[in-house]
Amino acid sequence: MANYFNTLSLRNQLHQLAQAEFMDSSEFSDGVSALKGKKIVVVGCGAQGLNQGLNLRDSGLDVSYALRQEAIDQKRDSWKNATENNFKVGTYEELIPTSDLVINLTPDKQHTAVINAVQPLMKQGATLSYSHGFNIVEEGMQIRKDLTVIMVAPKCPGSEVRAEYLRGFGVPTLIAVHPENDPQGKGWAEAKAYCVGTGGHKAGVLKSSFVAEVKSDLMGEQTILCGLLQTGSILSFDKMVEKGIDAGYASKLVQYGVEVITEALKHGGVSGMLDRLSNPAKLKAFELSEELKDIMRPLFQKHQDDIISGEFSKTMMEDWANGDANLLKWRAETGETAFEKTPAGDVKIDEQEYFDNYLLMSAFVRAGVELAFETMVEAGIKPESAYYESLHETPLIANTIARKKLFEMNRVISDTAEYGCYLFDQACKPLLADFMKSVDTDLVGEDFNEGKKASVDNVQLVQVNDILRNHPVEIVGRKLRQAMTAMKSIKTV
Ligand SMILES: NC(=O)C1=CN([C@@H]2O[C@H](COP(=O)(O)OP(=O)(O)OC[C@H]3O[C@@H](n4cnc5c(N)ncnc54)[C@H](OP(=O)(O)O)[C@@H]3O)[C@@H](O)[C@H]2O)C=CC1
Ligand SMILES: CC(=O)[C@](C)(O)C(=O)O
Ligand SMILES: [Mg+2]
Ligand SMILES: [Mg+2]
Repeated sequence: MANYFNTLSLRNQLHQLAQAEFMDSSEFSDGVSALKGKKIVVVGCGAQGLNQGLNLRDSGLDVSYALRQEAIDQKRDSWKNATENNFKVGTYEELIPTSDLVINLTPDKQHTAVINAVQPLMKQGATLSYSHGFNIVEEGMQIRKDLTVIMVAPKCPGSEVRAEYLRGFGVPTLIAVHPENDPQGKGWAEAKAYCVGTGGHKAGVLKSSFVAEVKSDLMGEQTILCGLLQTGSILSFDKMVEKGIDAGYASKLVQYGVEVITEALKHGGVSGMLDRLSNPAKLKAFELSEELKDIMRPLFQKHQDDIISGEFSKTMMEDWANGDANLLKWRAETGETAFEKTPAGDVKIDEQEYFDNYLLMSAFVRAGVELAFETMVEAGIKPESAYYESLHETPLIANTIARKKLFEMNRVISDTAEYGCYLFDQACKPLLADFMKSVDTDLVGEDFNEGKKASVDNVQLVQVNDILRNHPVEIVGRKLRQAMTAMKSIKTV
């Protein structure tokens, strides 16, 4: 199999990368009707599988789970997830032949084997769906020509697909129809109905392509979403301990701080997040994030370049072939960091204190969101898509860190995202070594405002506010958030 993207002409590559049309809510007026009464079979019952299935069933659709025989025989977690939630569970042979829509929610590294097993059992004219296009785009999987191939890709972890749905909202979603597989022209109607079923239409849906989804999804997860949140958390914790801040306090500040800080980002963008700081602190966060952007820009560009060229997927697939040796090694190393091993202390930290005592994280987040956005847009990804992938999803990942630190984030995200997260983290830490030498406890661990004469240059403040508010991620963000009227606040501390 050849990398599909690399077989396309440059013109077609650019065309497919640029697919991301915001869909008006009127596009979803038919609700789930295109799938009503159809047999939906989800293959795999993990992070996305279970949570999407719960939403689809609550939306009135007929969902059951096809698991591999061993998982049923050994009553593995996937079997427990499905049966404890009263779903019908069966083998591929039992469920696939009568299914109208087969949703493949197994890990990306298993897709080729799973498709090879499932495809011969699928009935003529049925539909196959993915939530990430890696298998189609990077591995070049060819699907039988009578089958329709669609994608419904929620821009967040599976646990948050469920949590946002239960809050009455949803998560922004990219939908796509593979141009090589739409023989009956029903792909878009089914993708839209599926997306209504998961609640995605309440947050914003982009009519996209497999190519655009893959090349942006990989970038977001490797850099700002998972990679930089991991690097920033570890460096912040280590710095506080080095400077004598109580380890329990440091652990709590880092574990929950990222959630509190990025909750402001979700509602008000980068400027809304920095507005939570005093004016002197905001100017400091601006200055630090400018510096961080200069230091990290080449690394963000390298990740995007390697994703576009196929170099990233090639090296990750080598690790798959090698029994996930690197993934497992890096996972174990992350588990051994002092931050992971130090429980959050039993200390009260007020909501505002998270901003004032953790200025460094606001600087990391601004730098990472803007860099990821800028780099994706330079590579031909549409701003709407880059916004969901960098800014909107960051708080949804932060929610997982608040639950159980980096372990929980890396458990919930896909193996593909986890691999890319470690890759970035390893390269980023040494890059930031000099920068971190200059960081003291006023930036992380103690209140930045304390003991400082609060003098602000008015002209500079106006300029900084202008720069922040006129960044393209803010411009597109203000527009997209207007369509998020149902967005809920979450209780953070
Ligand atoms: N994690 C996330 O939040 C996100 C994931 N995605 C995408 O969703 C898809 C699913 O990822 P994710 O939910 O993380 O996956 P998980 O690792 O959480 O779930 C895997 C499921 O697949 C089953 N499985 C594993 N190997 C096989 C196999 N060889 N044959 C059949 N079933 C298998 C597992 O069950 P068992 O081993 O018991 O058989 C388990 O139920 C991926 O394409 C991913 O990129 C997209 C957005 C976010
Ligand atoms: C959670 C999500 O959207 C990711 C990061 O793309 C993934 O888990 O692959
Ligand atoms: Mg994603
Ligand atoms: Mg992903």
